[in-house]
Amino acid sequence: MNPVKVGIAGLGTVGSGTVNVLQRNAQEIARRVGRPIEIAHIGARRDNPDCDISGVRLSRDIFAVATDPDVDILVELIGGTDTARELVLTAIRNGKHIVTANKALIAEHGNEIFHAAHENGVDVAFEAAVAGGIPILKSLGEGLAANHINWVAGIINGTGNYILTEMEQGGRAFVDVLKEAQELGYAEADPTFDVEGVDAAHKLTIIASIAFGIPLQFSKVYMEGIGRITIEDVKSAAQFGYRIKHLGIARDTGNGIELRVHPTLIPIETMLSAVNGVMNAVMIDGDAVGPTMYYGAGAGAEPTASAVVADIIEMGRALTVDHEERVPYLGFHADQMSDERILTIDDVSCGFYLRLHVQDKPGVLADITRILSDNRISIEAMVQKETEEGLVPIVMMTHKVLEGDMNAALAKIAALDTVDKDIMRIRVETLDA
Ligand SMILES: NC(=O)c1ccc[n+]([C@@H]2O[C@H](COP(=O)([O-])OP(=O)(O)OC[C@H]3O[C@@H](n4cnc5c(N)ncnc54)[C@H](O)[C@@H]3O)[C@@H](O)[C@H]2O)c1
Ligand SMILES: N[C@@H](CCO)C(=O)O
Ligand code: NA
Repeated sequence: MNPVKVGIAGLGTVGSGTVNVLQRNAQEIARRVGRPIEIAHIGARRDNPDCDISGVRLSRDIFAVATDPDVDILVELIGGTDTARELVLTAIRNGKHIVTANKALIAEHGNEIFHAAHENGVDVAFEAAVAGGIPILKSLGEGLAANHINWVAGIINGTGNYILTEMEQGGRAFVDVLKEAQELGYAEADPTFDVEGVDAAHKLTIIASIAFGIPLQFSKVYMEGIGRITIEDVKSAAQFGYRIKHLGIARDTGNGIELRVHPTLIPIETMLSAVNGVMNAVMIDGDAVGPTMYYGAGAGAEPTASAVVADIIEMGRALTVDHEERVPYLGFHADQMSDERILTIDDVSCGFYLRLHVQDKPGVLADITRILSDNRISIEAMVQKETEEGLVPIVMMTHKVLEGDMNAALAKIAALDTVDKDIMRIRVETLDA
């Protein structure tokens, strides 16, 4: 049978991993698809010593791949949003199916890309974009398709989790760990995307659409990164029985959908809290199945290629049937999207971990607890630490409180002249089903 012909744009970490997996497992892949997958054309600025592309047509201009009549599937692995968007839209207009690992592209331009794909009768797949090698989008859109999804919570940025793990276990400096993650090919081209939560927000946007059948709405994700977390917070959280993880959370409250990424205290005994280093894990709670969890490598050349190649295989299989009748781009049919409200962070209820520095004077704690209770906030636990430079660090955990109430209380507490204005607060999730 004729081979399925693939064009690859971008030969960096994921591009070279994709070439290697396609070549190494060519025979098994052909048995799974029913015909061989052939790399027909590669677009790359420069060669990559991590893979052997001898015998493959090579262009320095990636658009030559997108318009090559010999290519059935364009695999976009250049990253970024501007050129990648142009490239993918060009390929779609030229009748190519698309496989991409680019979460920024899908989260920010997915609605436009799916529309173009629909108009041109081609398919778009992006399993590698979320949690790398973990087949999380297929699990949500296919494996759990019977369920009403209640919530999804995950560690979906490997670089950020690696940094937090090293802070906790090794006490290593932030910059050293980030540099190592970059050298290993885990970090984004712009590593502030990893550190500031942008990468996790891109992934959560995609997860939420597939979980709830809502359009991609990246701009509505509440976003906080790990930049302000200190070793002191990591230690204080442990004293209370919690670990700090950077989570992406999408929850159907029945009154709107929460979309948020931020550092979160989670109980040490939960499985997510044991997910260390560059590993990713996602919990999904469905009404029929209950809580489920998916764990694996969320970044790296071959783990990511595992998902890229799985999408190529699925497309290779689907090329013989009408692909749009199979699994819709976002799991739900395009004309069945719901316009459910996305909640702002002020409408979210969470427990809070608070760390503040106060003057060692009578009445200071009483002022703070009065402000908290005036704002309907009750304290679950509190520890007073040893005085540092004349100020006493106080660490407390609160019961669940509306974010808006917490903001109001913290504004009043920060205005007290006995309290240092720099108050640390981290949300708490118990991850109960
Ligand atoms: N690295 C990972 O672990 C990982 C995991 C999941 C998803 N991703 C996503 O995969 C994509 C690729 O990431 P990567 O880590 O392989 O990046 P990378 O920087 O290693 O590779 C990108 C390659 O594309 C090339 N490129 C960029 N623009 C080009 C252009 N106009 N013409 C020709 N070549 C061009 C670059 O030279 C580079 O070799 C990104 O969207 C990233 O978010 C990466
Ligand atoms: N920079 C991303 C790559 C995988 O998407 C991470 O660290 O998780
Ligand atoms: Na994935």
